Amino acid sequence: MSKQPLLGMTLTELQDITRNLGMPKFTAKQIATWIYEKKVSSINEMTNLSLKQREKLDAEFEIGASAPVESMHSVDGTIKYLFQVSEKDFVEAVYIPDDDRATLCVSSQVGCKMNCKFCMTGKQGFSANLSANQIINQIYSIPESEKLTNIVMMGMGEPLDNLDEVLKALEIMTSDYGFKWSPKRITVSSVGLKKGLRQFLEKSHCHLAISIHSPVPAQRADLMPAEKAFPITEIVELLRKYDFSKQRRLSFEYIVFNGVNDSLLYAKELIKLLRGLDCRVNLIRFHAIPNVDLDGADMETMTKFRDYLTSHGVFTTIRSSRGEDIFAACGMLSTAKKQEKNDEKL
Ligand SMILES: C[S@@+](CC[C@H](N)C(=O)[O-])C[C@H]1O[C@@H](n2cnc3c(N)ncnc32)[C@H](O)[C@@H]1O
Ligand code: SF4
Repeated sequence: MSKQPLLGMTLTELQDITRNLGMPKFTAKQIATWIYEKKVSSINEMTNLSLKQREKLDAEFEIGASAPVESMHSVDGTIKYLFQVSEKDFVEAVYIPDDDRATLCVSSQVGCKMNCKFCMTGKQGFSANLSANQIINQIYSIPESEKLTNIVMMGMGEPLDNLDEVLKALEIMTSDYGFKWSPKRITVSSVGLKKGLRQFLEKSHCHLAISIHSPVPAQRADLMPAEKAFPITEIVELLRKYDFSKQRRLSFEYIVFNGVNDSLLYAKELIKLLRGLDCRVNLIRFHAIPNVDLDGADMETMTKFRDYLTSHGVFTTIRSSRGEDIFAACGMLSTAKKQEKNDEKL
C-alpha cells in the first residue's frame, strides 16, 4: 500500500492522524513545524518525536514532496516548472521574479471544465482536481521556494471548482502552523462560480481576481461559457455585499482582444458595471494559442483603454507580459508533455 503524504495536511488532519496512532495531541503541531517550517525530507529527521512514534508514522506516511520533472527558463528570468501529478498528467507553475517581488503562479486542477475560448488549459478539458498536497508541493518544491513573496492562483484550472482542496492549501499558506504568510500576499483568480465564490469570501481573507474579459453578457458568454450559468451581473451583485476597501483587494482581469472588446464602448460598459465597487482592473495581453481566431490588441489601444477607465474613476493597470518566449500562456507546456506521453504509447 502506498504511503500517504503529510505535506498538504492541515493541523486538524494531522491531529486526526496522531490521535489514531495514539500519540499526544501536541505531536501534530510538532509534525507541522517539521514539515512547513523546517522542511525536513524524511520522518526520521523529526527528532523531538520518539523513535517509536517516528516508526509508527513512517509505516503509513511520507513527507510527500516531489520535485518538478522539467523546467523552461525565459530570457526575462521567468521559469516555468512542470510537475507530474499522475502517470500521464502534468501541471505547470510559473516563477516570475520582478525587482523585489517573486511571484509563483500556481495550478489548482489538471485541465479545466470552463472551456474559455482563449485558454489552452480549457482546450485540454478536465482531467482531475489537484489535492492540497499537489497544490502546496508546487510552492514547496521549486528551488526558489524561499525567495517567494507572492502567490497567484492563476495557473491551470478553476480554483473555485476545487474549493475544498484550495481552501486547505490557503490555510496551510497563511496559518501559524504553516508558512505563516499574510493573505495579502495571495491572490485567487476565478471566472466567478457563485457558490464557491461566496464560500471563498467567507472562509478566506486572500485577495480575489475575477476574470471578466467583457462587460457585455452575450460577448462574455461567447468567450467564456461559464457566463451562461454564472452571469457577471450576478457575480458583481454578490461582490457588492463584501468589503474590499481595507485589507482585501478585488481586481478584474480583462484580456484585450483586437477588434473584439477593445473599443471605448466596452470601457464605458465596464465602468457602468463596476460603479461603486472598490476594485481595480488589470488589462492583460493575449498570449496567442493555436487554432483560435483571436488576436491581442496593440499597446496603443490598451493604453487608451486604460487611460479612459482610470480617468473615469476605475483604477486600471496593464499587466506586463512575462515569459513569452517559453509560452507563458498556461497549459502549453503540460499539453505538449501529455502529447509526448501519448505519442510514446503509439
Ligand atoms: C489560466 S486562468 C486560471 C484561473 C481561473 N481559472 C481564471 O480563469 O481566472 C488565469 C488567468 O489567465 C487568463 N488567460 C487564460 N488564457 C490566456 C491567454 N491565452 N492569454 C492571456 N491570458 C490568459 C485567464 O483569463 C485568467 O484571467
Ligand atoms: S481561463 Fe481559467 S476558467 Fe477559463 S478555461 Fe482557462 S483555466 Fe479554466
